[in-house]
Amino acid sequence: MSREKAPILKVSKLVKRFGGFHALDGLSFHVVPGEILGLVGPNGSGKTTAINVISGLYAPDGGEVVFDGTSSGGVASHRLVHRGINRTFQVPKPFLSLTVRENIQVALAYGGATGAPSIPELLEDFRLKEVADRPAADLNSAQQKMLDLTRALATRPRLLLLDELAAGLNPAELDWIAGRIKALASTGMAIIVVEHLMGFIEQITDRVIVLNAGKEIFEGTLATAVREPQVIEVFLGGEHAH
Ligand SMILES: Nc1ncnc2c1ncn2[C@@H]1O[C@H](COP(=O)(O)OP(=O)(O)OP(=O)(O)O)[C@@H](O)[C@H]1O
Repeated sequence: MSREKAPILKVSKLVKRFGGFHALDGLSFHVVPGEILGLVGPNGSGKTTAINVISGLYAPDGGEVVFDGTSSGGVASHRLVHRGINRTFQVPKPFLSLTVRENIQVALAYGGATGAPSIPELLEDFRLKEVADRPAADLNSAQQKMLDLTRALATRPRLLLLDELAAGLNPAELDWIAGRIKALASTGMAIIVVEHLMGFIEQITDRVIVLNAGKEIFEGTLATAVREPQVIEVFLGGEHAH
């Protein structure tokens, strides 16, 4: 059903170079409101770079990013946050000396979004109530990831980019966070998930894009992807055969 909606994000022929190396080499895809799209691919295939360009951390060297009908490639992260794009980081960087509550307060103030979730709601929904008044430095890595997510959600994004949020979570935590992510998508939020855990990707995504060397090599469901010879070759040939 979500596939019938107009895309909120369209990425066309995106190029990102580091020196002479093409981390993204003509990547195109779209995501619609309420959809959870997985970006998968072997190490170094360009997943995080895609997130970094879409979230404004890097300017693209070619191609186009269109968010909500407006070109957004090369627009700075803080401006994109106010337009409705936010993200989490593989390695979260909260204000370590501030409490969890204060970290969320900063994000709420920064976002200034009407209709943003409240601090008690965020603390409750992401299991941070018990540690609300502890400095972020005291949190374990799963809690730091949850704080990073609440920080992004406090700005009320319409497009949320999750970069390896699930890494390091135990199976029970994975099930729980999968439910939370699906609940966010059911509110109409578009979500792009970069993740190596295929079971988790299968559980939450509507569709995946498989990347290799900065290009899309497959688009469709994960169940179909794992039967594609080219996808199998990239994962098994590239990562495990040597
Ligand atoms: N800031 C940078 N400077 C130079 N090279 C970079 C930079 N960021 C990424 N790269 C290179 O671009 C390629 C793509 O990296 P990227 O982090 O996007 O891959 P990835 O698919 O997210 O990998 P992983 O699954 O290991 O996180 C890699 O070869 C990486 O070394």
